[in-house]
Amino acid sequence: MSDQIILFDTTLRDGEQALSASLSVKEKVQIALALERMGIDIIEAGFPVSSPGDFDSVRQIAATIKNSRVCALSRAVQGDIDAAAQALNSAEQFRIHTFISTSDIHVQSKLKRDFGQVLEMATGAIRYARQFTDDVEFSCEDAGRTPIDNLCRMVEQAIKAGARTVNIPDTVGYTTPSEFGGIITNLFERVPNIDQAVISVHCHDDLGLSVANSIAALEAGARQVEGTINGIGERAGNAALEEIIMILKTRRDRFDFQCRAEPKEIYRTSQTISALCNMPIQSNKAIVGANAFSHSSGIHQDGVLKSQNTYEIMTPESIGLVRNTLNLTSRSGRHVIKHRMAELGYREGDFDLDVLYQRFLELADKKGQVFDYDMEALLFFENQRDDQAHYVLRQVNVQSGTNHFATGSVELQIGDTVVTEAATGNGPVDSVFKAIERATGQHIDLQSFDIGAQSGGHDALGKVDVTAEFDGRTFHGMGLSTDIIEASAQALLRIYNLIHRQQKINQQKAHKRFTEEA
Ligand SMILES: CC(=O)SCCNC(=O)CCNC(=O)[C@H](O)C(C)(C)COP(=O)(O)OP(=O)(O)OC[C@H]1O[C@@H](n2cnc3c(N)ncnc32)[C@H](O)[C@@H]1OP(=O)(O)O
Ligand SMILES: CC(C)C(=O)C(=O)O
Repeated sequence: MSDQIILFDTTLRDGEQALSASLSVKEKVQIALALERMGIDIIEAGFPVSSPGDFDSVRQIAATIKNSRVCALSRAVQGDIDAAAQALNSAEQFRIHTFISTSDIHVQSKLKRDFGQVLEMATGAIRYARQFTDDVEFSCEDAGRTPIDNLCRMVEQAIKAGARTVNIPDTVGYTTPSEFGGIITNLFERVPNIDQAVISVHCHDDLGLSVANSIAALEAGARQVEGTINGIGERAGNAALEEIIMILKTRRDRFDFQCRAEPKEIYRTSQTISALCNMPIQSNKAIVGANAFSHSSGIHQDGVLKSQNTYEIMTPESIGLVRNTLNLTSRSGRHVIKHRMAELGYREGDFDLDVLYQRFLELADKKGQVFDYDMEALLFFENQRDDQAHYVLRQVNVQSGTNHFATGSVELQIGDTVVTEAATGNGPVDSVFKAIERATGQHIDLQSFDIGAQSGGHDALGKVDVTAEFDGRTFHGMGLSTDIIEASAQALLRIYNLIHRQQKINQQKAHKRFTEEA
C-alpha cells in the first residue's frame, strides 16, 4: 500500500460554514492561492448550489488554481451535482464530492428514509457525478455513528458505482482514536473491492480528538485526510491540517508517510486565514499559537539555551516563523522590507513594495520600531483595500471626556462628493459611527465590535473588527491604525463599501433579468 498521504483542505467549505461573516470572492481566492502554495492536494472550494456567491467563488477558484485539484460539495441530488460541475468546469481536472448520511439517527430523523433508499440515492448520485468527471468522492456522513454492517455495504456499493475516493467522516466528533481506527481496519477487512478506492477520513473536534482520530485512521490504512487550517469548522471545528502535516513531518521515526505539503508555508497561511476569517488563534494552539515556540520557566529556558531540542520538538523556522534579527524603523529602506517579507514567506506579487513601504514609513514615524506582526497586519490591510471604494475616510475627529457626551465628526469622500457630518454619542466610537451613518444616509445593524492590539505597549497598532448585518447578510470589516478611532471608522467604512458593491451587483442582476424578460 502506498504511503503517500493525500491532503484535502476544506477551510473554504466546512471552515467557512462556521464564520459569522461570509468571505468575499477575492478573499476566498486569496486563501485558495495560499493553500495551493502550501502544497495541498485537493482544495474543497465550496458548496455551489448553496448560494450564487458560493457558486461564483468556486468558479473563480477553479479558474485560478493550477497546482491543486479543486473540488466542490453537493448533496446526493442531481441539481446540486449540476451546480458543482458547472462551477468547476473551467478547471483542467476537478473533483465532485457528493455525500449522504448513513447513521440510523440521520437516515431516520433527518432524511426520513430507510437505509435501502439512501443506498440508492448515494449510488445514483455517484453515477450521475461520474458523467462530469472520473474523480468522484463520496462521503458517508456520520459514519462514526453508523452500524458497521451498513457502513461496509455503503462503501462497497459506492465503489461499485464509481467513487474513486470514499470518505469516512466522524461528523459529530463522537469516536475515540482506537474506535475510529477500528472502523477503518474493519472496512479494510470486510469490503471486498476496497483496494479500488482511496479511503479518506474527515474528523470533527467535538471531544477534542479530531487530529488523534485522523492519525489513528491513517495508521489503519486511510490514505486521504481532510481538515482545515487552524481547525476552523462547524461547532468545535475540524481536524487542524497544520497539526496533521507537522505530525507526519516530525514523527518520521514512527510513520513512513509522505505528503506534498511545504511546512514552511504553514505560519503565513494560518495568519492569512485567521485575519481574513476574523478567527483569532488561541495563544496555546499547537503549531501556530503565539506561545507554541516560547519558553516561560527557568528550567525550560536554561534547557533551550543549552540545546534547543530539549524543549522544542520542531523549530519555528520549520513552519516558516523566522526569528527577527533586523530592526525595522523609519530609517530602514526598501531592501530590508523586501528581505524581511521574504523571510516571513511572502513573495513578490503578494504585495506592492512601494505601497507597503509607504505604509511602513507612516507607521514607523508614529511608533518607532515596527515588528513582524505589524508588517503582516499592514499587508492584510493593504490587500483588503479597495481602489474603487465608494466611501473613503478623509478625516475623523472626536472630542470626549468624563461626564460628557462624545462628539465625533467625519469627512468622507462619497463617489465624487465630499460630505462632512458630526454627531454625539455614548462614547467616541459611537459618535463617529453615528456621524458616518449620517454622512452615508444608510443605517446598518452592528453585530459585533472587537478592538485588539497587534502587540504590547502603548504604541501598539490597534486592530478593529466589526461585523454588521444588512439585508439578511453579515459583512466583516477590519481597520488598522495606531489611532483606534480611525481604525474603527475604517472598519465600518469597509462594511459600507462591501454593502455598496453588493447593492450594485443586485442592481445589475435585476437589470439583466428585466432586459432578458422584455
Ligand atoms: C456535515 C456537513 O457539513 S454537510 C454540509 C453542510 N453545509 C450546508 O448545509 C451549507 C449550505 N446549505 C444550504 O445552502 C442549504 O441548506 C441547501 C441549499 C443545501 C438546501 O437548502 P433547502 O433546500 O432550503 O433545504 P434545507 O437546508 O432546509 O434542508 C435540507 C434538505 O436536504 C436534505 N438533505 C440533507 N442532506 C442531504 C444529502 N446529502 N442528500 C440529499 N438530501 C439531503 C434534507 O433531508 C432536507 O430535505 P427535506 O427538505 O426534504 O426535508
Ligand atoms: C460532507 C461531510 C464530509 C462533512 O462535512 C461531515 O460529515 O462532517
